[in-house]
Parts: sequence; C-alpha cells; structure tokens
Amino acid sequence: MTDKPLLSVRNLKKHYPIKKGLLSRKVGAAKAVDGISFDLDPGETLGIVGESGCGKSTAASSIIRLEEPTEGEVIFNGGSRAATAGEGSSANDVTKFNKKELKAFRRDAQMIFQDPSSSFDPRMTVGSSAAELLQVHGMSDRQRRRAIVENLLERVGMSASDYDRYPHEFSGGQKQRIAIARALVLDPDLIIADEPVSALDVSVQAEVLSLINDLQQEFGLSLLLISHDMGVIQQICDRVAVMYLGKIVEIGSTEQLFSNPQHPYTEALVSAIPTPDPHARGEGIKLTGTVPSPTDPPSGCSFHTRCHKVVQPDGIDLEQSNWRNLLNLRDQVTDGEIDVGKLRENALGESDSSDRADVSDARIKSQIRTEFDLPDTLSDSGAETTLDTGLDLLVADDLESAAEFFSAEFVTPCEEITPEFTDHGDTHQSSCIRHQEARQSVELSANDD
Ligand SMILES: Nc1ncnc2c1ncn2[C@@H]1O[C@H](COP(=O)(O)OP(=O)(O)OP(=O)(O)O)[C@@H](O)[C@H]1O
Repeated sequence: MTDKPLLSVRNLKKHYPIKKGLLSRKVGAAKAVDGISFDLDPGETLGIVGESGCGKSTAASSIIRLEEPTEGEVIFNGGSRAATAGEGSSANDVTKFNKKELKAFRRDAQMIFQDPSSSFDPRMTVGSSAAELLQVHGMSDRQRRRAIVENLLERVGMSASDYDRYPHEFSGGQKQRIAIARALVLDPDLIIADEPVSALDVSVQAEVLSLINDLQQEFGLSLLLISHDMGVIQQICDRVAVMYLGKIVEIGSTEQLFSNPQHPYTEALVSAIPTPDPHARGEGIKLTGTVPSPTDPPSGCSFHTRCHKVVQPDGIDLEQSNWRNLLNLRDQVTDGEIDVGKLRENALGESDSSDRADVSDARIKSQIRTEFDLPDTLSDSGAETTLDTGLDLLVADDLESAAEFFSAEFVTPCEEITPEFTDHGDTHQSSCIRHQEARQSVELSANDD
C-alpha cells in the first residue's frame, strides 16, 4: 500500500448551463457541484452525505466522467498509473484523459447505482452481462470469463448457477448483489456506490451494506459511498464529507463527525438519526425549509437561510430561536409572501364585527408574531423597537417600504461572509463563520499580548 491518496479531487465543479429562448442563450447556471476537494486513501471508505439535490450524484458522475466536469482536477493514482506517474501528476488527471485513458480508468474505477434493475439488460443473463465487461477489456477466453463471474457470484452470496438466469428472476436485493459482483469483475481499485441500498427493502438494506463493507475489506478497495442516510454512512464509512448546495461543509472521521459535529448542518443531520431510545426522541434539530436552488444560491454561507445557529450581528442579542424566526419573517416580507389583506379577512371572520376597522393593527401584528413563533416582546429592546416599526409598515400595507426596512435592519454576517474551512484537529474541518470568528478573536488577542 502506498501513502499517497488513490483519488484526489480538487476544486471540482459541475455547473449546468440554463438556457432560454430560440437561440438557447445562456442565462445562468445550476451550480450542482461548486468546488469540492477531498482525498480518498487506498482501502478507505469515504461517505458523501447530504439531502436530496445537494449534488452528491453529480459529484460522483463528474469524478468518473460520466458527465464532463466544468472545472477542477480528479487525480487518480490507481491501476497501472499507480506505478508510472508521480503523485499529483497531471498525467493522472481524469478530467484530461483521452478516450483510451478513460477506458483504462473505467476498468479501475467502477460504479454501483441506486436502482439495480436499470443496470441490467433484461435480455441478457446476469452472468453474460458481467462477463461482457471482461470481454470488452480484452479477455478472450470464454471459460475463464465464466469462471471469474461464477466465483464472484458466490462471493456476493449468490450461486454459480445464477449465471444463466435473467434479471427479472431476482429480487431487488439479489440484483444489487449481482451488480456488486459485476462491479468487481475487473478487479477495480475504486468503487463509487451511489445510494446502493436506498431502493431496497429496509429488511435487506443492512445485509447488502454489510456485504459491501466485507468485500471492500477483502478486496482492499477504496470506496466512495454516496448516501442521504446518516445511518448508512455511520455503518460503514471511515470518513465522511457532508455536502450542502454543491459544497462540502464538513469533513472528518466518522467518529469525529458523529460525536462532535462542528457545522450546524451536520449537527442537524446527526440529531435527526432515529434512535431506539424513547427518552432521546424529540431532541432532533428540525431543519426548516428545503435546499435552495443551485441556480440562485444564497450569498455568504449558503446554509444561512435554514441554520439554527445563524449568527447575530453586533448590536442584537436575542434568544437564538427568536433570531432565526425573525430572519424567517424578514425573508417572507422581502419575498412579498405576507398577505396582510388576507390576515385581516381571517381576523374579521373570527370577530363579531363586520367592520374591517374593528380589526386592529395590533391584532394583525400579534398574529404575525404568532405565525413566526415570535414573543409579544423581544428580549432585546433595540431589536423589539425595530421589529415593531417594521410590522407597522407591513400592516399599513406599505409592503415595499417594509421589505426595504426589514432587509436593511436585520442582517446576519452569515449572508455577508463566505466561510472558509477551519481545522478542528488534523483531519477534521468545517466551514462555518462561527469558528472563523472564534479563531480570529483568539488570533487577535494573541497579537495583543
Ligand atoms: N442536467 C441537469 N441540468 C440542470 N440541473 C441539474 C441537472 N442534473 C442535476 N441538476 C441539479 O443539480 C442539483 C444536484 O443534483 P444531484 O442529483 O447531484 O443531487 P443529489 O444530492 O444526488 O440528490 P438526489 O439524491 O436526489 O439525486 C439539483 O438541484 C439538480 O436539480
């Protein structure tokens, strides 16, 4: 085993152009993967985790060049290249491989997909579908091809006689086992498994995962495991990279990341893992809202729109949940999503009077506070006065002024500063401005001394 990484991904980007009009003019881009970097060591299992749409699958297909990356390097030090080129040599950059090099790379790096049904040709026996790969890569001896595939079928818990059966004769779990055998046929160094168990019955998920884990160790493979499921990641990964909106926000050993998550997003994902302990239930951090669109990602830290630890600016000192709710209110005001007229109608329906004037502004303001889980009076008197002024503009139906006011008065540093990675030990990093600020203040006070 060498000490250089098998795979080094550097600043990898995949931006999909958004085109409009008859001339297909490019009007923007969906930044599905937006500058990710990580290493994968020989024999290591790295998990990439994140909610749907964060760019995991795009990262996988860009690494293996099923899709052309927009930018970045993917240095592969495996297969025949391991011995021939030096570490970091651009000759090993998958993004620059020609057709022949790509074919050799596809032998050394295999993919397992979520849906095992779609990875087989229904008209071919599963054995010949696996043996075909050997033929494509130059093995002309038919008997030898068959022997290799039969052996692998047995190693994944199937039987040699399954070679001659067709995909429809197998269950989903069995098909995934066969897909794993097929991925191993060319004796790869790297397997990228994209949600390999999420399409399977819960009852067989653990078995297939443990098979992947066993084979990874037996064959000394490097495994890049993509999953939205923290439980799956925890079960078999040595290290984990957490992705949010096309970027890695935290990376570290599984132990570090699960026991001491540093990024609020990771913290929320870890806290949401179901636990059998009934006393521990209900303590999960609820992630509100959905992942924003990669065509228009939020400024600064892209997680700030959902973050429960979103930073308060100098001069505001509120209970953290109130600050989050205040920003939620601000966002809805600026997006023009608060319909004061409707609130008034509803309030009128609940009152004995039919006169709109009887529905006082105070009542509407109070309703808005209730809607956003804000108290009648904020603990910070300055913020309370500002909120009250903003609500006055809102209930006066001066929506434009209200939007301007809220967006000028309630601003978080998280939307203004793009976070950098902070170290939490040798192998653990996260990108959150809370750590950045803490580090900067330590550095400043050290300079003062
Ligand atoms: N061909 C494409 N054109 C434009 N946008 C795309 C394209 N493919 C993916 N995207 C967008 O890129 C983002 C990342 O998608 P991706 O499938 O990589 O996410 P994911 O984390 O793997 O999610 P899932 O588990 O749901 O597949 C999504 O917002 C998706 O809509």
